[in-house]
Amino acid sequence: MGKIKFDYSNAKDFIRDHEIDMIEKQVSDAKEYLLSRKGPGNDFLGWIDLPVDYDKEEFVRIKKAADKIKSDSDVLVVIGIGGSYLGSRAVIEGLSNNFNNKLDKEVRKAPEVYFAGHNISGTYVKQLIDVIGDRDFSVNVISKSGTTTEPGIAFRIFKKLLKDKYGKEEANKRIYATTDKARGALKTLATDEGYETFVVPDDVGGRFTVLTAVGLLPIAAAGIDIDEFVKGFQDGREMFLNAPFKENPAMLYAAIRNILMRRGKGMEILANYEPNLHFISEWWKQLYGESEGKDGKGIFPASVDFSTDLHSLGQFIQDGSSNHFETVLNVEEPELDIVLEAEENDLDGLNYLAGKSMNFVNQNAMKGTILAHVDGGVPNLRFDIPKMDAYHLAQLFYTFESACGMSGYLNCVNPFDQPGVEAYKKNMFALLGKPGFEDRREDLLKRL
Ligand SMILES: O=P(O)(O)OC[C@H]1O[C@H](O)[C@H](O)[C@@H](O)[C@@H]1O
Repeated sequence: MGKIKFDYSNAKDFIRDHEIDMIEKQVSDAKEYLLSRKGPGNDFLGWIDLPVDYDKEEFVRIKKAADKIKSDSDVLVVIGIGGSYLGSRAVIEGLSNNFNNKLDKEVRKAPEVYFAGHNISGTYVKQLIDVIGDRDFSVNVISKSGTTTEPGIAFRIFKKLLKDKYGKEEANKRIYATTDKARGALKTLATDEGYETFVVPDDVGGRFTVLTAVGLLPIAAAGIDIDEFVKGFQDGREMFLNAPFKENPAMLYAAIRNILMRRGKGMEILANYEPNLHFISEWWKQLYGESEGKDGKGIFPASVDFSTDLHSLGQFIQDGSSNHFETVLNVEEPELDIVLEAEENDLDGLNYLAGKSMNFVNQNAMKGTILAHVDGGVPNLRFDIPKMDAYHLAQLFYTFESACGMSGYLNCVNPFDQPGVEAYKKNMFALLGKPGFEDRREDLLKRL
């Protein structure tokens, strides 16, 4: 099995050697802060050892629950938002057929998986209810705090749907709750109703939970091998802990992106060339956005899907204001391929590609784009991922998580809190008339 690699050769022209030499010590210190648990946010470092220190008994229960869902449900509705949503969606969409929910159940060997509770759209929920129709379904409701509004609203609706369809007793057997082990409204409800529950560990923040039941239950229910996923996390951790700086993808990535930021590159654009990586970028955006964007500092994490967005944002990346760098996710061996054929009259002029495969064309689109962007003043970083499978994806996830922890410390912020997220929530509660927010409501109404 291969290892993911980090390549910054296309950023070298933008960086001096002594910058790398000098930041090496800072990155090593940041790593030491994480491992010695002496930095800010040190009560949220459970993710570091999670790959070897996970709850083995719960892991078995997750597999059993996934098997039950596979056997008794045509559809699984996964309810959650932020860190209670993006990891599982990234893995499921990253490793499944692009048209997964359209396949025959026999081919997919797993239920259709839909996500809810990550928006407040009545249209979305109504349409999802229609898609489920009269088919059998189960719900995995996920919330670390157990009090988040979006999943709370969605859960009310799907819980009622289950109850109306199956009656209370059977409905309760089709609800799987993943939440805090002791606190929160969801935990209380789960205990009262007897739902099967899974735990979000106290010391793992939402955006670092993909290897807990938060990610693992939906991922396993979607038919993905979670043993391989754990193995990839373990090997990602080994690399982070033991590889020397120059061969350590997490340390190098943290180093280079911070050198670039200090040079005024305040935005990082994560680019992929495979459509089913889209949600990996969404997961990465929460990880870096919530971890680093605070105290008036941070790199803004943006993402693009290429070659699609080369025909929209490509112009700006190449030629617009130059405050960004690009990080490419390069899948070395995509799962499938298709060879192009010659046509008798070559009206579209594409016969020169006959005998070449789409992956070959895509690879060259990537190589050409990287060089064009470098020429346009955009430093390019690249992660080479040998294959898109649970093992390699997990390595990438751990690398991003550990780099994120170090990167936050390099920039002297606490990477493990997210105080800024509360502001919109307070305003929303006030405007909705939630008890306790009366004064704020009055102030806001005057401004509307
Ligand atoms: O799992 P929950 O407690 O429902 O939280 C879901 C998400 O909501 C928040 O507002 C936080 O900013 C995120 O970090 C979190 O992942």
